[in-house]
Amino acid sequence: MKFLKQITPRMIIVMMILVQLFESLFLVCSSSRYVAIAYLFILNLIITFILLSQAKNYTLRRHDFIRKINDEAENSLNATLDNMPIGVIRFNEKTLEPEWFNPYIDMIYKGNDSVIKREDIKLILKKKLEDQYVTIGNQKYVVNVDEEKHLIYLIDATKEVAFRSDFNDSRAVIGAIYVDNYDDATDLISDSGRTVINNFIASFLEEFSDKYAFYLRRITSSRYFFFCDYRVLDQMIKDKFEVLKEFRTKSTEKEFPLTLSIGVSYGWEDFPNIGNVAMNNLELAQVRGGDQVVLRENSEQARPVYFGGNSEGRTQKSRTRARAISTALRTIISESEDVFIVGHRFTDMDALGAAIAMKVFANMTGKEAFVVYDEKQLLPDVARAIEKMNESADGFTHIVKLETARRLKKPNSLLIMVDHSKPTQTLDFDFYHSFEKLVIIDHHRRNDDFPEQPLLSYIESSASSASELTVEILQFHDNNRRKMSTIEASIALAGIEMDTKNFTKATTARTFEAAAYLRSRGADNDLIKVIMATDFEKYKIVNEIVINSEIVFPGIVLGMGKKDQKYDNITTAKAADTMVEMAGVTAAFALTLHPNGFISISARSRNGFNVQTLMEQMGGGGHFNNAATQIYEKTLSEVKADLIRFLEERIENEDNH
Ligand SMILES: Nc1ncnc2c1ncn2[C@@H]1O[C@H](COP(=O)(O)O[C@H]2[C@@H](O)[C@H](n3cnc4c(N)ncnc43)O[C@@H]2COP(=O)(O)O)[C@@H](O)[C@H]1O
Ligand SMILES: [Mn+2]
Repeated sequence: MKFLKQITPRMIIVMMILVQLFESLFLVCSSSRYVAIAYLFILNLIITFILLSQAKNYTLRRHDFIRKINDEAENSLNATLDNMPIGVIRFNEKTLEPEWFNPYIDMIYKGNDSVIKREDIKLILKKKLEDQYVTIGNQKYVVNVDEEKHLIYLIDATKEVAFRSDFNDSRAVIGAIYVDNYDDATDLISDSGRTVINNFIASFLEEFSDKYAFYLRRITSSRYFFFCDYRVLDQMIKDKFEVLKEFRTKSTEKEFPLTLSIGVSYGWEDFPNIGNVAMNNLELAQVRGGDQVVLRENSEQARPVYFGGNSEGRTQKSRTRARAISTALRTIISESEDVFIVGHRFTDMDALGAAIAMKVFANMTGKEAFVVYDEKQLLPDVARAIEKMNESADGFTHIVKLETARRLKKPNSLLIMVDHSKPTQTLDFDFYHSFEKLVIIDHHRRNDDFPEQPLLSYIESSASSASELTVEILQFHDNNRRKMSTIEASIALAGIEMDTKNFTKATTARTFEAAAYLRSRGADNDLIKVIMATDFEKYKIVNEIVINSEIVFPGIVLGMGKKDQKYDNITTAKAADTMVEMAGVTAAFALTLHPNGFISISARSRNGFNVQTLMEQMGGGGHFNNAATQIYEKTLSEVKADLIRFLEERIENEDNH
């Protein structure tokens, strides 16, 4: 019946016309009607059979056709999957075992002496989660995952990554270098001595520029600029700016008290701004105590990165600067209606002493000034000092509560922040924010949490205390208009004593000069003792923390408060102070729960162990040997675990260096 399959629709039409003609002729010519009908019936049967078999053939041919098309499509899809430069893997949803992959995956993993494994799938999915490229051999792949069908697509992005990295490496870098203490080191020496120092600096920095191949330009003997691209900067970062240590070591060998402060910025195109950010970074490096690098990209969101700062600040404040600050501050105060002075949250004796010295300074300029405190944040010694002030014969002592200060403040009032520079640490943020005119006087290393446009900021991290700084600028302004009273001088001296632990730490000749000035103004040691006296019960609590301490690493002690007991700042601070005094202790940490719900850490150290950067890592700050932090929404034991982890990292880094 093969021929039937070959009958086409056109042939059927022709055949039907012929059959029609034949049947008509047959009917006309036939002699017997019955015989004709019988013949016609048989003929129609044959035709029906032909048509039926044709219809069946048609259906069969259509299926064949579809099947053929499908086969062809599948073949070409498989060929595409096999040949396209995209790896495809189907994996088991539960076990992550690979179920199928295309030949390109074989190519990707070739040389890895096996086909893809469950571990590879895990790694790929992890990289996808971290939004990273997967590196296999020398190639980098972008990962796409079809979660529903459990398919992974690996797309080769090696060229793109290389291009992007070249592009990033070509960013412009501007660096500003300053030699700390240059003026002091060269002030009173002979010309030949100065030439020796200048030669040392110039040849050291030339070697530095030769090593990394960047362009170095000398501006003055203590100020240099450098230019390079990010590739060079990246190498310095990888070397952790070891230039700081080399310079410090070599200058110490030669008995010069010199260190380097470096500000660096980088970015695309906007060179004036890159330069400005580099200069701001340099200033930040200097006010943080020098001997460090501050690096920040020229972009709004970028955060500064610090390197160095591993020696206790050796920059010395200069008398010339103190005098200039005193003059500038006088001008700012005389242009203001009146002055409000605030310390940090939980204002301590140093902050109060500095605030009182600034009150006297403003009065000497002929302006009314108010020291602001918050009743809810009163430490016992500060409360005693305020009480003593109020008992004194001066009448309205201008030490006012926050609510009163809010009421008294006028649009042209000036705010002076003492003993802190962080808006987040200020006595009351809304009060701080309500001022348009701002001055900052502080002895803490500043970081990027800093007011936007203070009229004046006097930050000297080499000063022992904020009280010392303010008393020094007060001396340059001393006049007959207003004299410091005994109680005012005593509180300022108590501030210096507290921060220097009775002149046993962080003191310089200038600290004693400030103390001598306060003595000459009647500062009374007996009064100071009464103000600073430790409460008997508090003393016992401090000792409880000390007793509950352990050595977590050699020379590192950690004292814990009880988990359901609340401790004020001073108790925690005193526990850390006590522990660091013990033999063999390099660093001491006291951890307690504060009445405001956060966990406090007070950190103290000796012998070149920087607790400031450690506390900064944990959201706080302070000084090289005296720092702290406050951590919300964590328990005492969680914070302890975090601290131990950071300490471990620190020790590991030191070991590797
Ligand atoms: N979040 C923070 N950011 C930046 N810097 C911070 C932060 N929190 C604290 N700091 C600074 O860290 C150091 C150490 O602070 P501390 O709380 O451990 O110790 C201060 C006071 O609590 C403590 N103190 C106050 N009164 C007494 C007293 N009568 N006896 C003993 N100790 C006392 O002394 C520290 C005051 O230091 P100062 O502010 O530098 O004057 C500190 O610098 C914080 O500002
Ligand atoms: Mn202080």
